[in-house]
Amino acid sequence: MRGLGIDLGTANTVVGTPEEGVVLNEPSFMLVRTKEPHRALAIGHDARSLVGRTPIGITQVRPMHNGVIVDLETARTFVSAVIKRASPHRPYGVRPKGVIAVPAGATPLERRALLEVGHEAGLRKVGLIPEPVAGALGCGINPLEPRAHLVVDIGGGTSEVTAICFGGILSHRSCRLAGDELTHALYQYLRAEHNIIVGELTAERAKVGAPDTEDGQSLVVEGRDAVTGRARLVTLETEEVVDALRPTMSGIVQTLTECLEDLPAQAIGDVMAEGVLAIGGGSMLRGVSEMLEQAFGFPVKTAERPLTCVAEGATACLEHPEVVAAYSN
Ligand SMILES: Nc1ncnc2c1ncn2[C@@H]1O[C@H](COP(=O)(O)OP(=O)(O)OP(=O)(O)O)[C@@H](O)[C@H]1O
Repeated sequence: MRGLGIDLGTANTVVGTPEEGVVLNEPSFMLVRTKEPHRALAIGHDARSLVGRTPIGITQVRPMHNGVIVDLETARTFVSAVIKRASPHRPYGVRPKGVIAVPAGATPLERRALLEVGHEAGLRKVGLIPEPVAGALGCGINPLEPRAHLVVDIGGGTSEVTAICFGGILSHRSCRLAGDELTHALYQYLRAEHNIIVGELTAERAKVGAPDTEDGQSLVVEGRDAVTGRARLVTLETEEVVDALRPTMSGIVQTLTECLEDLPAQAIGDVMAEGVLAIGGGSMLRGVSEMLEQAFGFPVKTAERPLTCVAEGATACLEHPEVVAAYSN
């Protein structure tokens, strides 16, 4: 095995190998015993399915917050389990190399924490690559060419916009409003407008389900009546979900457009010709690309695989160390 390309996201962790492509795509959740916090009982889908119904004595943890590590021990336990699952058959126990994607706005301390965790979790040699650069590479863009590219990433915990060119970052903005906040907005809408309290997974399912549901069709969500406490079903029109998410989405877009102030005038022609690349799960919401187009004044192209292109790009970096070297400063 030549190594692992890793996207450790707030919401999802995706791992790829040059030989097999994406080999792991799971929610960034872990279950541990409260008394034994550094041994993973379950990770990914298994751990996430227990959101809102975790038994006593078991704790559910999210190892990443806003795209970065906050607790080294928890992150190490999670990343070790991820590496073990992604590369179960290592010849002679050889430790794989790794390239890990990191938010473009991560501080030197946050980058160091990620490098340390990568090493301690079992990677032989660790390189870091900014997420928008990896996302662009995963979408077939050469981040070393002397042309500017603008990448918008709407993830689970953070939204970022980054202009890249010739191995360097031209401008960058980020905010801590993204998919999780959109899910929360829908939860609050359901409580305020329909008097129903739903679980986090239900609210997220309704949010993610809306883009796949045609206009005029409806979604059914189950929850608890806020007044009587009894179980209740509510039928939601797709447009209603989109409208409920619009104020939060506008806030995200507003912050991201501030990046344009720092974009050199010379780069505008490149972005106009190529369009803005939209990646991350939030870019799949209905109406987002139109909103971005209106705010940015550039055409917007959503990635073909918005949820996995960062890991695909990080994996490609294993074969293109010159990209990691160029963007390491
Ligand atoms: N089809 C979809 N429509 C809308 N939102 C979606 C869809 N699929 C996933 N999402 C949302 O996208 C978010 C996760 O996106 P992604 O995996 O890109 O984030 P991440 O990389 O884990 O987070 P971050 O970049 O903040 O660290 C979640 O909030 C999820 O609800």
